[in-house]
Amino acid sequence: MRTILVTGGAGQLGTALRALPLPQGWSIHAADRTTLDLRDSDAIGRFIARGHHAAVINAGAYTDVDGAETDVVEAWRINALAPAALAAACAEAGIPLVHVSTDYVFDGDGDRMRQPHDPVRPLGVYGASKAAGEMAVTTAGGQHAIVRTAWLVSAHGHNFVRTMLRLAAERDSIGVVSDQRGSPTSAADLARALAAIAMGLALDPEAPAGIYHFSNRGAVSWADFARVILAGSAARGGPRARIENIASSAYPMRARRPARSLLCTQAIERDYGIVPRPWEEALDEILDQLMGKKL
Ligand SMILES: NC(=O)C1=CN([C@@H]2O[C@H](COP(=O)(O)OP(=O)(O)OC[C@H]3O[C@@H](n4cnc5c(N)ncnc54)[C@H](OP(=O)(O)O)[C@@H]3O)[C@@H](O)[C@H]2O)C=CC1
Ligand SMILES: Cc1cn([C@H]2C[C@H](O)[C@@H](COP(=O)(O)OP(=O)(O)O[C@H]3O[C@@H](C)C(=O)[C@@H](O)[C@H]3O)O2)c(=O)[nH]c1=O
Repeated sequence: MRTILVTGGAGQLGTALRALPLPQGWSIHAADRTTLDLRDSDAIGRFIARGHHAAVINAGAYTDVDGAETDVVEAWRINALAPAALAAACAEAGIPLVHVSTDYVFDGDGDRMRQPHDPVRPLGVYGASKAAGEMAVTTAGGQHAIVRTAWLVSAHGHNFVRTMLRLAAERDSIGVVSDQRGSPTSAADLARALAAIAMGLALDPEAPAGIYHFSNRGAVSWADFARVILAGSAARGGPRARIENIASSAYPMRARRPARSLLCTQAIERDYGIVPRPWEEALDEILDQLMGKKL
């Protein structure tokens, strides 16, 4: 049996990875913070040295974008130092590391889709710590893929779909920012892509590697995304609420966010044949899981 170690196994993406059907002969070994604390570099080294895993997917991260602005050391330990330790340990063990990163490494200025090798320019501590993690993985010298994604959503964990459904059950109207656009992305779709890359790298040392982008297809503002979520909710007999457009400046946020988070996915399509589906389709599936099929 070939095993893929998944760090951050209790998180949103970790949950999606644990739920994946894998080809025969493959399994996931999910480690949460009680099994593997990503703040402990020595423990990471030991865990990987004795684990005999075929590959590692790093789904662990500090993801509180506003919290990172004041919790800088913690964000840096988990998002930058832990990937460095993971990459060093994987290089030493001779196994590939698939590391997950974010659209927030970019500033989101202009309408241009970001290519994997575009220069990064994070606007906040979360994005900066994730950019440092990418750099550490790149320079460790082992076989690796860095997969940047955006706006992750699913039926589990902390995400915008679940937040909007909760707020709609409590209020008649919700103010949502309309001046940030991006591509909502299913954690399940991302999980499938990450597993395919991890297995590809584990089976073939010459398999394509480097930086990739994966998000579902299409772009939308948070406000319009909220409208589609709540239309889907209403159609399934769930909570409904009015969405009011607001400017980012009117919503209390410590960290600045990119105005346009558009990731070009051509490289992952070309190298791995992974073609993202439209975000609307992925959202329908999530709403079905959360509240059943449309009435
Ligand atoms: N969520 C999003 O919208 C996006 C996420 N990403 C990236 O995708 C990846 C997965 O994100 P997602 O699953 O949504 O995030 P979550 O916050 O749901 O999951 C992150 C996991 O990391 C774990 N973790 C945090 N600190 C430690 C630690 N010291 N030791 C061990 N585990 C720890 C958390 O554990 P615990 O729950 O115990 O704190 C949690 O289970 C991350 O790399 C993130 O940067 C990229 C773009 C968008
Ligand atoms: C709950 C709420 C949020 N918002 C805004 C705040 C923010 O700009 C946007 C989305 O809210 P979130 O809290 O989900 O945003 P945020 O934490 O910035 O989401 C990000 O998470 C990290 C981990 C990433 O890597 C990113 O790709 C992105 O998904 O909606 C409203 O305008 N009204 C609301 O009622």
